Amino acid sequence: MSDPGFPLSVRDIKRTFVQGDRRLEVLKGITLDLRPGEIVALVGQSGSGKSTLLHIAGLLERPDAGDIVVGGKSAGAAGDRERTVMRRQFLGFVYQYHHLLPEFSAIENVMLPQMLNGRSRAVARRHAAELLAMVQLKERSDHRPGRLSGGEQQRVAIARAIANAPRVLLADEPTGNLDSTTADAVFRQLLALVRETGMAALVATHNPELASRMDRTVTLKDGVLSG
Ligand SMILES: Nc1ncnc2c1ncn2[C@@H]1O[C@H](COP(=O)(O)OP(=O)(O)OP(=O)(O)O)[C@@H](O)[C@H]1O
Repeated sequence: MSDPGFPLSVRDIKRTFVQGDRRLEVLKGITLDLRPGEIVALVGQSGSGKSTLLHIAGLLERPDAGDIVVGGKSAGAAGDRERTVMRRQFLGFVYQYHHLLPEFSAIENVMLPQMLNGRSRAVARRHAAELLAMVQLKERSDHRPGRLSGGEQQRVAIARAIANAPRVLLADEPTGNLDSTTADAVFRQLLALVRETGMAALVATHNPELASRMDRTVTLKDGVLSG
């Protein structure tokens, strides 16, 4: 089942939410392979289950059935601690809201995940500086998130997400919180960085124009993925 050739394999994932006597079958058996370097748009109406799928693919939640294979490793059989290690080693996340740590500077926010992965402070700082330069934030490295614009904060979040060179980037409406001009600039940088580093990416978006700039689009509707 697990093909190490795919950076991410989503295998027949099912997820139902139960609230009182209501059962909501959000994912009814989702299968998706990301090829190396491939950028896939995940589209679907509000409430169709895009975030649920990204959380499960990102090993933040467990599905009711099915498996996620990341870098050739099955997450279904793994314990929580092992899943955390897989997440740190193989996956990067960008959310609609940046979730940067407010008491830390931009560069510290990009250093932290690297240090959690065992890099020394000096190595992490050097790499963080390179990444911030790539997203044109060299001059803002020592600012805390509160002193950065929305677009700048999101570019720091992107630098942080790729700091450990993940095989797969998972992004949930990464520019959904930005005005259209800023969103366009941030999205262009996100695509350029992903292409430059050769990682695969799954990007949820409501925006058809952004989706059209990715390699292919998959659509989530009524619990089923097509496209
Ligand atoms: N923990 C939960 N408990 C119960 N229902 C949930 C839970 N999480 C999500 N849902 C429901 O599952 C459905 C899918 O939600 P999800 O957030 O995955 O959709 P989405 O496609 O990401 O939506 P949006 O585009 O608006 O962000 C929604 O109807 C939501 O209310």
